[in-house]
Amino acid sequence: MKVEKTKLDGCVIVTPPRHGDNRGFFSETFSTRAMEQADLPSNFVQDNLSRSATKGTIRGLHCQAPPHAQAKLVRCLRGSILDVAVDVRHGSPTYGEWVAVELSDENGSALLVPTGFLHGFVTLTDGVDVFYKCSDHYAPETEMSVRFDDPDIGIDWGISADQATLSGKDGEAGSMAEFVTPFGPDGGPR
Ligand SMILES: Cc1cn([C@H]2C[C@H](O)[C@@H](COP(=O)(O)OP(=O)(O)O[C@H]3O[C@@H](C)C(=O)[C@@H](O)[C@H]3O)O2)c(=O)[nH]c1=O
Repeated sequence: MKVEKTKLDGCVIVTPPRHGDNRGFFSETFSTRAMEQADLPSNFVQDNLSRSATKGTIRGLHCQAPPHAQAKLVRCLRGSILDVAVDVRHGSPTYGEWVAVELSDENGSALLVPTGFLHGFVTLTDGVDVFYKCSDHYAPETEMSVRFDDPDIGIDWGISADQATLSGKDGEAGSMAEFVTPFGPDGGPR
């Protein structure tokens, strides 16, 4: 399994090998053994699948606060996305900084988004299936969000805000300035 660092500590791109033959390929998309060997978390308890119909759909920026904080291992099984993680660990030298990684059915890569990050993505194609593992269960009472187009974060989504397809909830999310992070410098509770 290939592991590539990003500029945000703990946020890494993992790409499992694909064994190609005359039929197609075979790939172990998740293995606790491979994750442990790479010193990465493997304690995932929930799998999510979201389908987005059209290019330019944005979901995010979301997290769950402790005690239900979620690390996420995100991959795109159909189409492609730009997957985004924003460091919101209080006291982190990269607080407020973001990374964006293209994930697709072609590249087979996954982004590990640790606890202490906001997460979101934009679809780069029509008909996108995003499949991700979470290290804690859904706990809607702990959900937090920040506007995807917050100017203090300044994510380049590749489309303008008025072109984006959003949920009603994401359209009403608050600003980064109002966001009081519940995460300490190690992504645990503050
Ligand atoms: C996130 C989630 C939602 N739901 C339900 C609630 C609601 O009826 C419906 C759609 O929920 P949402 O609008 O919150 O879905 P969505 O906007 O896709 O939310 C997701 O966005 C990405 C970026 C993430 O990082 C995820 O953690 C999650 O927050 O699904 C669950 O049953 N379990 C879950 O784990």
